[in-house]
Amino acid sequence: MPQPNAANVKSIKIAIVGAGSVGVTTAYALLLDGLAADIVLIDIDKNRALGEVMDLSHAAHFAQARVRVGDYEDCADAAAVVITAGVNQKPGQTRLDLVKTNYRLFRDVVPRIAQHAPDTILVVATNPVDVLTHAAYHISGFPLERVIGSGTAMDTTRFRHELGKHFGVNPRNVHAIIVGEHGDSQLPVWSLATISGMRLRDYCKAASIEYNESALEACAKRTKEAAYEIIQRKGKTNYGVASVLVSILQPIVTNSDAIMTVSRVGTYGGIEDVALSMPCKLNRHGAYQDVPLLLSESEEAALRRSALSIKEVLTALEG
Ligand SMILES: NC(=O)C1=CN([C@@H]2O[C@H](COP(=O)(O)OP(=O)(O)OC[C@H]3O[C@@H](n4cnc5c(N)ncnc54)[C@H](O)[C@@H]3O)[C@@H](O)[C@H]2O)C=CC1
Ligand SMILES: CC(=O)C(=O)O
Repeated sequence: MPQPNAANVKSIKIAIVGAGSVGVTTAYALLLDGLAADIVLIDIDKNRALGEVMDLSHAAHFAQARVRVGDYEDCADAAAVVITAGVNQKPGQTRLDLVKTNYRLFRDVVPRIAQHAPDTILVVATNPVDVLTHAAYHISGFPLERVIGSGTAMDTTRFRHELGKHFGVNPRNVHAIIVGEHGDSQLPVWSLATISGMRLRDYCKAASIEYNESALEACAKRTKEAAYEIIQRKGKTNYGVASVLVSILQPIVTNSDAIMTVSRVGTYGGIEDVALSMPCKLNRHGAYQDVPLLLSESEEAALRRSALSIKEVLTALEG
């Protein structure tokens, strides 16, 4: 994959709307990654944003980037605008519990971004991310490839981490994905999971280790419940998602056709006009192409259930 370098990032601007925990951790990860030359933080609480920028500027001293507080006009010419503004879950809340508040916020924020940056790519992190990716698509009027939800890129990362621990291999060498909702109806695609090019059962046979179905199910359960557990313990999640957001921005900035499980609007499991995550190719045009998956029958049914559960929330919201 092409790596960012001084030549191709020197004109790259990334704006982040929402200078809270996820927004500033993303800004910090961007700084360390060297992916952008100009990072703009926009927040309704300008004082908080300014404090964060002052602190980040001292980190920027060691990187080749400028970090500043901005307003919506500063989104102009941004390669991408990341939306991290909104309320987060309190212990015990689901992502879907946030929908009304954050949908109202999107109706305010998205038109302002679209007005000043009509050619940008929106990268949505605010929860419930699939519902809000759908909202951002319809509110902005952007083509669907330019409205991307971080979706199950986060869950896929957690899943690979869990499977890597289980099998004792580097998570980068585990090819396994979570698709569907970034939420409770997500599904692991066991039928296509591989290590070293081998399906998991074959890998276990070749490596003379037990294929332990219940231990693998526990990996998927920990993946699904990770955010709940972290929020219960520390009140929020921020580092994982910030790294995932940077990994979504990377192929956009470097135009490198990476395949990631991100959320975008489409027809899934026969359910039209819904956003959820499937593998998608990303480059400077955004999430521009679905990568078809040959799911098993039970996975197809689970994907349809996931699409239906998101659709129900959309219908209630619009009704
Ligand atoms: N997609 C994912 O994987 C993840 C998503 N999230 C979501 O990200 C969102 C943000 O979470 P945190 O950063 O922890 O929350 P936070 O409370 O730390 O930050 C939210 C920020 O949004 C700002 N804000 C509120 N209304 C605004 C408006 N109208 N315009 C501009 N800024 C506004 C607030 O002033 C605050 O600085 C939540 O919805 C959370 O659920 C969090 C972690 C992972
Ligand atoms: C909060 C959230 O969506 C996550 O960490 O997955």
